[in-house]
Order: sequence, then C-alpha cells, then structure tokens
Amino acid sequence: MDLLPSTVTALRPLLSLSLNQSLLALVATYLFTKVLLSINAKGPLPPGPRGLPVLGNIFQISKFQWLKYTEWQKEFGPIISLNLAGNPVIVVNTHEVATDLMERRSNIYGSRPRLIMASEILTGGVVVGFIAYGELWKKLRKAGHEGLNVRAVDKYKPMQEVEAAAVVADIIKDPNHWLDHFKRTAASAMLSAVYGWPATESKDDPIRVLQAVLPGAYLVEIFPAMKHLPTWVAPWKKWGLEWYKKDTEMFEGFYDGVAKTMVSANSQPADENAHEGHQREGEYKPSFASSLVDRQEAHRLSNHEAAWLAGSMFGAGTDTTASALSVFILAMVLYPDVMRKAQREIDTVVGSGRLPTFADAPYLPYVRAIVMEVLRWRPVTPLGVPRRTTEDDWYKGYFIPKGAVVIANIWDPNVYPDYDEFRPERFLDEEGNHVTPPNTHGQGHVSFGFGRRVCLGMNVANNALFITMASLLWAVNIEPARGTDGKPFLPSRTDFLDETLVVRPVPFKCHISPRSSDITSVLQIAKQKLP
Ligand code: HEM
Repeated sequence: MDLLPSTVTALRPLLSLSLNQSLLALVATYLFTKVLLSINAKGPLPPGPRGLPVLGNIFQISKFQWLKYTEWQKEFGPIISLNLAGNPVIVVNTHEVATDLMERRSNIYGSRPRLIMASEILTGGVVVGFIAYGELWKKLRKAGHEGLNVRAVDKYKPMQEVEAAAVVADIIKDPNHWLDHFKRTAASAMLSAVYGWPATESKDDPIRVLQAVLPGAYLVEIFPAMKHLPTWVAPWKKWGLEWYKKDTEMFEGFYDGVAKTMVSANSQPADENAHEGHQREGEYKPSFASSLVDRQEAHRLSNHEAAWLAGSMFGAGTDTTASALSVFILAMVLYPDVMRKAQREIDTVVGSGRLPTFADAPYLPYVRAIVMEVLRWRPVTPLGVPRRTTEDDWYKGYFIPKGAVVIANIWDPNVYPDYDEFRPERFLDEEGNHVTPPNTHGQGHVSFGFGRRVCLGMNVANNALFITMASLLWAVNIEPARGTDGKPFLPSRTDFLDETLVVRPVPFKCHISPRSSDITSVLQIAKQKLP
C-alpha cells in the first residue's frame, strides 16, 4: 500500500489553501482530536505506537501497511489503536480477534466508515462494498447474493471453462506477458458473468476506486469538511465527480443493453451450457445482470442502483482475481515440487486428451488445496475493506469507541508455524480430505473477509481460480527464467506491489512452456467454443 506517497499527494489540496484557512483547519482538527480522545474516559483504548501531537500516527503508516501492523503486533499485542488526526483506528492483528469481533459481533462491526472519496464522490453512495450498514446495503447485498451464491454461480461455469482454455492458449502463444493475459481474462470473465458478453480484449483497470478506500488515501477522509470545497480548489473532487458521471453512463448503458436484449429475445434465456456465439435466435445469455433485470422490482431497486450493483461487481472481481493468479505463478516458480504433484494428480484424473473441467473438481483435491493456499499464503487484500463500529464496545478490557474505523490485518503468522511456506498439504489429511483451521468456514483462510460483509463474489472467484489453475497445470510447465549463462534466477518471494487495497507480487520473469505438443490441438477444440 502506497500510503506515504498517497498521503503526500492527498496533502496537496490542503497546501493549496491560504495560510488562514490552513490554520483554521489545524485548530479545528486539534479541538476535534481533544473531543475524540476524551472518549478514553470509558476505558483504555487498545495500546499502540505513540504519534505526533494533533496528527497522531498519520506519518507512521507507511508503505506495506499490513507488514507494519504485523510488526507492531509483537510490541503491542493482537489489537492496537492508532490516531489518524483524531480519528480512532483499531487494527485487529490476529484471525482469532478478527473472528471474535467481525464475525461474532457482526452487528457492531458490520458497517463501513464514511468513505468520502471512494463511496460518496467516485461512486455516488451506491456501491454495496463501500456503504454503511442500512436499508440500501441490505437490499443491494440480498440482490447480489441471489446472483452469486454457491448454486447461482453454476451458470457461469461453462463460460469460465472456455475463458480458462483461452487464457492458456494466449499464454502459450505469448508467455512473457502472462500478467497481461491474466488481467484480460479476469476482466473478460467478469464482463461475461455480469453482462453475458462474449470474451473481451480489454483489461481496463478499475483501480481508481480501490485506491481510495483505505484510511489516509485521501485527506478528505481525515478532514471531511474538505468535501465541501469548491472544485476549483479541490481538483481531486472534480476528478472524482467526473468519473462518477462517466461510470454511471457506462453502467446504465450496459445494464439497459441487457434489458433490451431480453425484451427483443422475448425473455428466453439460452441453455446455461450454451457458449457465447452458440445461442439460438430469440435467446439471451443468462448473466448476473439478466437475473437482476428479472428481479429488480422484487428487490425494490431503482435502475441506477441495479446498474451500479452490476457494474461494481466488475470492479470488485477483476483486480483481485488477476492478482491471485500472479501469486499462483510465483508459487509454482518457487515450489516446483508442488507443481509436479498437482500435474500428476491432473494427469491421473484428466489425462492428456482433454482439458480439466468443473466435473473433475471433486477428484482434484490437491489442485483445490493449491487454490486455498494461494489465497492464504499471499492474501491479495491483506487488510480487507475497512469496517466501522456502530456502538461502543469493550474487548479484553479495552474500549473500542462507536465510530472507530476497524481494520482486520489477516497477515497473521500465529495460525501456522510455517506460515511463510507454500504448502497445500496443510489442507489435506492422509485420505486426501480437506482439513481447514477453525473459523474459516471451510475456506482454509480468511482472505474473503468476515461475517455479514464477507466477499459476495467468493464462489465466482474460487471457481475462476480453480479452473484457470487446473488448466494451466494441465497445459504448461512454469519454471524460473534463466540468464544468458543458463542459470535460473528466482523471483523475490517478498517483494509486493502495493496498489492500496489490492496487493500482488512485483512483476517478474519466468519460463512458461507447453508440457507437450499435443495440447495445442486440444486447446484449439476448446477455443472453438469462443465466438
Ligand atoms: C481472489 C478474489 C477476491 C478476493 C481475495 C476478495 C476479497 C474480498 C474482501 C476481503 C472483501 C471485504 C470483506 C469484509 O469486509 O469482511 C470483499 C468484499 C466484496 N467482494 Fe470480494 N474478493 C474477491 C473477488 C470478488 C469477486 C469475483 C467479486 C464479484 C463477483 C467480489 C465482490 C465483492 C463485493 C460485492 C464485496 C462487498 C461485500 C459487502 O461489503 O457487503 N469479490 N472481497
């Protein structure tokens, strides 16, 4: 997370104010801090690092925030408090405490902070993942769950199989740009799932919204009065409002497009197993948006809300899935024994004459354990999405005030002694059955979050990761790149690209090659299902 530079960027609007305005802002902040800190009277806040007067710990949360929090865990324990210019931030540093609070006390910890930039300005207060607990969130979440629950996601599986074959073919053709291919496939698969579209070449990045989410990313989160600054002194606000307008037009256009297709197709959904381009006339492709069009009235959603619900799924699912696939490549390069073991499993179950399918999943426990281990080993959202308390609370003798921002740092070395090793076997017993640690709902990790705000797209994500990884393992060897002297060079296991909410390994080179010459014809057949 690039918090220090982004804080400096965020400070620019303040620096552009006149001296009087700046002084006024500082005095107001000081008084505000005093008032907030007086809430300590209800009990001691969790311990935490000492900060500067008035500004508190603002300059201590630097790049790679989650690693800093894990470091502070050794000094201050599993739950710590920070002061961001008077705004209390509670960091929950172990799975155990995160589960106690965010899962078991979901009614207190299930809301989101006021995300002025990400929610109010950039996305008009209608994105399910960013808004506070309340009536709008409940109806959006219910409608979202209807299209993404474990049974509903079956309809995306045929498309995900074809998309997996396509990305394998792309990577074989152009192995050096594997990351670009992952970005394309993640975007394409999300657009197909959400709107029923055919595969796309786009790898558009919805990152501007994700970058605005964590505390400190924009100064307006710390000084909310700045939201009312005119746009000529607040270029960030102008930029945010312009994007909101553009995104609204785009999402409403996409959603209305689906509704129109349904009307012209006279409401005949195509067979779920039909691939793009194989629909009969008068049929439309069932998608998240088409189900929403059918159920929009029942969910009491306006057109604007429904359009943004569909559109925001693209933002939530694209970067996260592509980043998890990069972690997979890193793991395969660093742990060749794991790759070979998975390939042996696939060769036994699938053979070489066809690609793996979802029907093989029950017989590929090791590959499924790799999916779990990828998400556990290098979680792509190590700090999740911030929460906010809606009541005062007390935990293990500490006071957690109402309105505090709460962050769960899931980078918890206490769960496994060999936390930093990539070892899918940790999830398998001797008979090959999956075993998972408590409080993970059978996922093996908490990378999808907790309680009532747990990731809505986790079933789509798990399926996409499984079929893409299985298809890649079936088709290619993933090995270290070699220098001109023929010596392998290994990528760093600890260098991350911190894109605020989403984190992934820094781009690295590796050698990806087909396992046999026969696979090309099998891939051709699979790809024929593409339009
Ligand atoms: C590897 C892939 C993914 C990871 C690691 C991931 C992780 C997360 C996390 C940590 C949260 C916050 C949960 C919390 O507050 O406790 C979240 C929320 C969310 N995710 Fe995902 N996600 C992934 C993929 C997806 C996909 C594919 C979709 C959509 C199809 C999606 C949709 C959402 C939504 C809508 C929320 C907001 C839920 C709410 O606030 O009620 N995610 N995700």
